[in-house]
Amino acid sequence: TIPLQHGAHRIGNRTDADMQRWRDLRFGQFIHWGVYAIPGGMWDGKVYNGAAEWIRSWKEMPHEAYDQLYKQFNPVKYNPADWAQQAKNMGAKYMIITTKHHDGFCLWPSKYAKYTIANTPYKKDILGPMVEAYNKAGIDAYLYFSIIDWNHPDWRTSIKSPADSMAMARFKVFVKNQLKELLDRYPTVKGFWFDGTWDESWKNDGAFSDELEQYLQQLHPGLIIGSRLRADEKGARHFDSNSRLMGDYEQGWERKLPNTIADVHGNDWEGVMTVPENQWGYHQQWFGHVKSANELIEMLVKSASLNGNFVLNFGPKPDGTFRTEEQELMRNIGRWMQVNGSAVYGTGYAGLEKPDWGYYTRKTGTDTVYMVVCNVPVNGNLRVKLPAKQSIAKAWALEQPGVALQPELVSRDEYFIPVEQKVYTSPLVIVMKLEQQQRGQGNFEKAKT
Ligand SMILES: C[C@@H]1N[C@@H](c2nc3ccccc3[nH]2)[C@H](O)[C@@H]1O
Repeated sequence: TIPLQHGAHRIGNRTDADMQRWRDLRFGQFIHWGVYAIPGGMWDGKVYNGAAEWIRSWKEMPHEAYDQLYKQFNPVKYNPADWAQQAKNMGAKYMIITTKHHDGFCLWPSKYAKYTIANTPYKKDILGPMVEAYNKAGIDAYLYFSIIDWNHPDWRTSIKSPADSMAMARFKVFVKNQLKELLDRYPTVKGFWFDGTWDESWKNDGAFSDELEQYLQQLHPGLIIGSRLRADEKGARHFDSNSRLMGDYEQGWERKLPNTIADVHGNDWEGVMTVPENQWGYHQQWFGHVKSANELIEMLVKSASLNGNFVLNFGPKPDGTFRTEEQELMRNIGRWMQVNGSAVYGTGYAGLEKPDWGYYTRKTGTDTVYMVVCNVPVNGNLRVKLPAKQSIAKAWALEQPGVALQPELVSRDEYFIPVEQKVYTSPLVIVMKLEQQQRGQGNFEKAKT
């Protein structure tokens, strides 16, 4: 291995209670909200085809025009208790809020910047009431923080001169000050979700990202910080130059998910997902494919089945309300989670071969395995292949705990569980209790040939 000063400091996953809590939560709500909600992906009658929160970088959007918009930010309908209730109904157990996106606008009255909510018509702190309302609803709060800050005069994408070095040195002090300020103001937050760390100025300063992570952990022990913050001293990100994960979980799964357990290399990980193809902030005209509740439920279950968390993104409107499509999604996902959430919360990889009909999740540390059926087989039977010497002690549909299903042993360690042929409007969940096989054969008699 290459000797590194600023590579991974830990081999393997965190085993403390804070991290186990994060794992058990499994389902989060991302919120991207800020000045970019005002144009909402449109300007001067034209539609921006990029991600709405990036509209300031669009050649059709003069920087001067964008940089005046904060003077109109006045979300008169903002009601964080209502947001928290909707998120709770959806079944989200944690929330990640953009404190400051790449444009540098701060949703809290930072004393280190002018480009903040304090200088808008709204004036009041957005974050405090949000963290409080979500925590009150039993939802943990995490803070998204962009290192890129297009508004700050000292931000540099690359260092090309001594003047750039001095500017960046000032910027790094500003970053440390703002992060400490956020921890002081919102002490119940459980972690940071860093973004905007791909530019050279940051990539080439692995020492600082390492020092910053340690500074934050020392300020607030137990914080959960993903792999997107750090670079090592050779510019490697997420995984150091010895291929070891830096940070507490792999944070590269943005709008994509792993497909097999091999893809996650034994690491904790989290996938973050947009409802449309690629919109995080509010866009007035969603175009392309908009994911359905069942698609998103499947992504959530797929993530848990591969030992990962799934965070679904919402982009509130400038008036402080969620668009109707997003409210509808929260209701529809929530209806399924109310009944089937136990197949997600506190679960992980089941250690079984991936079936065609859907996903297995295992209640962590137990013999309870959930079968989440997304593709009902035409032959009416769910094939269950178990590792050698394991058998199904009992099985039942989650919604009918009293009705024992009769798995048929079709070959060694392989069963058919019959599934009712009907119209399914959402994934079906079956619960299995596994056990080590008694001497001889499985619990269920081999079908008489
Ligand atoms: C979580 C997501 N990360 C930001 C982002 N900016 C990018 C620029 C290039 C490639 C990927 C990006 N993701 C998006 O604006 C959103 O905040």
